[in-house]
Amino acid sequence: MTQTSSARPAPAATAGPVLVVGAGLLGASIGLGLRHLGVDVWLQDASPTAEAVAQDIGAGRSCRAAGPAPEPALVVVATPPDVTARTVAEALERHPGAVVLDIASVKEAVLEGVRELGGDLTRYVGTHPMAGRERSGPVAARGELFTSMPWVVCDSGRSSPAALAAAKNLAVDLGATVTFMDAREHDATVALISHLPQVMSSLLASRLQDTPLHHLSLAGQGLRDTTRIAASDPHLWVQILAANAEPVVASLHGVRQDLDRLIATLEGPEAPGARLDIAQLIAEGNAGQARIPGKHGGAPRAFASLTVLVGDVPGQLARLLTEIGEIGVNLEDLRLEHSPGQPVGLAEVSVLPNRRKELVEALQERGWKVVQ
Ligand SMILES: NC(=O)C1=CN([C@@H]2O[C@H](COP(=O)(O)OP(=O)(O)OC[C@H]3O[C@@H](n4cnc5c(N)ncnc54)[C@H](O)[C@@H]3O)[C@@H](O)[C@H]2O)C=CC1
Ligand SMILES: O=C(O)C(=O)Cc1ccc(O)cc1
Repeated sequence: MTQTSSARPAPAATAGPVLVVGAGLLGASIGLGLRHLGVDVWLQDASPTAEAVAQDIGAGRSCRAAGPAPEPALVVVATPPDVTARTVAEALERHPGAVVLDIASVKEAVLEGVRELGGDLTRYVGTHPMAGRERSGPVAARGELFTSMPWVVCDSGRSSPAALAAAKNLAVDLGATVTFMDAREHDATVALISHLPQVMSSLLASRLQDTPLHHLSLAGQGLRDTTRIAASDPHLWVQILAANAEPVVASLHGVRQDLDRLIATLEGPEAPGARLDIAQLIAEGNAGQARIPGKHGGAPRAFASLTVLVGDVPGQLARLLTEIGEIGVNLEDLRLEHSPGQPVGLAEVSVLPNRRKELVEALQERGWKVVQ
């Protein structure tokens, strides 16, 4: 909820007042980010509790508690997808001088809805920050949620240059990287890169429901990595999947083909060509995985990792990070694994491959136990 930097931020390009409608995870995160830049933010939510909590964490002023709110220059609709078109249309009508954006995970259904409801498409822009969490509500909000993350901006077909500029300014102010796309291309893209991962993660995790706990306690990072988003909110995902069913189904047909092929192969693992087929399937996964860009949208980079034992004592991890800095090796990624009941944690540190050996030696000299 708090910002990591205490330095004075650059002035915002977004002109307030900004009215955020839907003060949940995304709405309150946008409010926090804008407040950090000094923008005047007002919060409105169907739930009085969400609105009050969002105000309490510093995401803006509650229209109920601190209103009446001034006439907004920008309205950001951050409600669940199924009420977004209606909420956008109402905002366009209620605030004739404002640009209205939404941030719902699906774009074509919302655009169609706003069009059908007669909303002024010149002042409307659909957008989608490709950042979120597997939790909902304002308590999970983070002002820095959007930093270095993509943010898609979809012209309504009639969006004015001023409305498009407002959408771009909001994303850039919150530290995101803007990509322009039409609603149809957006929906086809997210079906593969966001909705299919959610479905696969949920299907995998649902296999674990009846697994004895002492079996689950053997799980390594692989299971945790592939099931993290299975903790997502069913209420939100039923809406996303229903609104983008067609392209998701197209992706699922591809998965079904691969599954059928794998099942057939594994039913006869000794058959000629079976092992080659299995290797091919895994290699095809390697090829797809290697195409995922690096964290900040850069080219995929192969880092070398090392695992360091960190004692379960306050300050140990901070000491490790400080010493890596002193050694002069740039930390590219860090992952912590900590098993309950274990006196040590495992810090998996990723660095450029040509710096790994030097780092391992320097850490060992300083007394750290490097296990891999
Ligand atoms: N959760 C995520 O990771 C991401 C979500 N999104 C999109 O952001 C939007 C919001 O999602 P979250 O913040 O995760 O949900 P959330 O459940 O945390 O927040 C939604 C808020 O909207 C309020 N609300 C519902 N109907 C309303 C109405 N008619 N008027 C005013 N407020 C209303 C709810 O009370 C709730 O506080 C969704 O459209 C979602 O598709 C986009 C990117 C990531
Ligand atoms: O938690 C994650 O990794 C996500 O990918 C969250 C997410 C959920 C829904 C979206 O529309 C965009 C991002």
